[in-house]
Amino acid sequence: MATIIDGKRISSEIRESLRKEVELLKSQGMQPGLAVVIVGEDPASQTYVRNKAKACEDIGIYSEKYELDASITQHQLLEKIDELNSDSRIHGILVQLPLPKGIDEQAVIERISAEKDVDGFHILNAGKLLVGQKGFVPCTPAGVIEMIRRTGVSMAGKHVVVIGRSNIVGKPVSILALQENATVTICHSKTNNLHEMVKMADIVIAAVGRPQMITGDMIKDGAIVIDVGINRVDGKLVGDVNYKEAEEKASFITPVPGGVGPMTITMLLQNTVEACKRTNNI
Ligand SMILES: Nc1nc2c(c(=O)[nH]1)N[C@@H](CN(C=O)c1ccc(C(=O)N[C@@H](CCC(=O)O)C(=O)O)cc1)CN2
Ligand SMILES: [Mg+2]
Repeated sequence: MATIIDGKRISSEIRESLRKEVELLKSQGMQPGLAVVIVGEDPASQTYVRNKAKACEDIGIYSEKYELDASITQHQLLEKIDELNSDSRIHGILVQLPLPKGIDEQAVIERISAEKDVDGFHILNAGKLLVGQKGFVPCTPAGVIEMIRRTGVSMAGKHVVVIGRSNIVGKPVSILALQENATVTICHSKTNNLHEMVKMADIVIAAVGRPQMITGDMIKDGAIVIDVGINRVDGKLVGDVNYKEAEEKASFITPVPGGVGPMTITMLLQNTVEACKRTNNI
């Protein structure tokens, strides 16, 4: 039976220490500030944005939320970003994804000043991650690595198999695992023998967006299983991993909900505090 890696508990520990850091910054006249921009009315996105604003409030980060109508033009959205780029109260800007059809997501992300890109999606931050320079690391991948670190198991020399190759999760988490000296295999929809690939993994990171596609028979005994998937099936949240089956095999496993999800928001808070510190040369 696996040990659960509790994203909520780890998150509250990190948030507690961020709260103290924010208090100290505020006492020196520096309050970290985050602007959250959402376009349209996707209910899941609305929940995430609400949770981000609440998490900021809980630890003392100043936040502004912009809820823009789905009919907004790309030009208008870019103007909003320009405004936030030059607002000195705002250290971090995030545009909730996905954006409505007709808006070029990459163009919007590139408009955010790289120093305020607390999502770590800007091409400059992606490049810095690739070459090992200090930038902003995307929140979900950063959360995944922190969760693995807290198992106490070193990633060095381990075989990490990532399922999924998105710019938001699969690619950056693979680079981060490589930086931890893991041997990394990236699998995707065109991978032959996915079953065999996953079976070789010491650490499985599932970020594919298909409910419960990683079954227990694919998991090597004692593997660490990180489930990044958040799928709604019949009104219930399920991950990309069949939890019931996988927990029989794994040494450590993340649940859904309550695993990687809360860590995403915690890493956003951490990046926002970091953005404020960098602006102030701390
Ligand atoms: N600009 C961004 N857009 C998106 C990101 C992102 O990091 N930046 N990631 C995802 C959505 N996301 C954050 O935005 C996110 C997803 C899930 C959770 C979370 O806490 N999930 C809970 C369940 C919540 C629920 O009931 O729905 C959990 O797993 O326990 C937080 C953030 C795509 N867009
Ligand atoms: Mg961004």
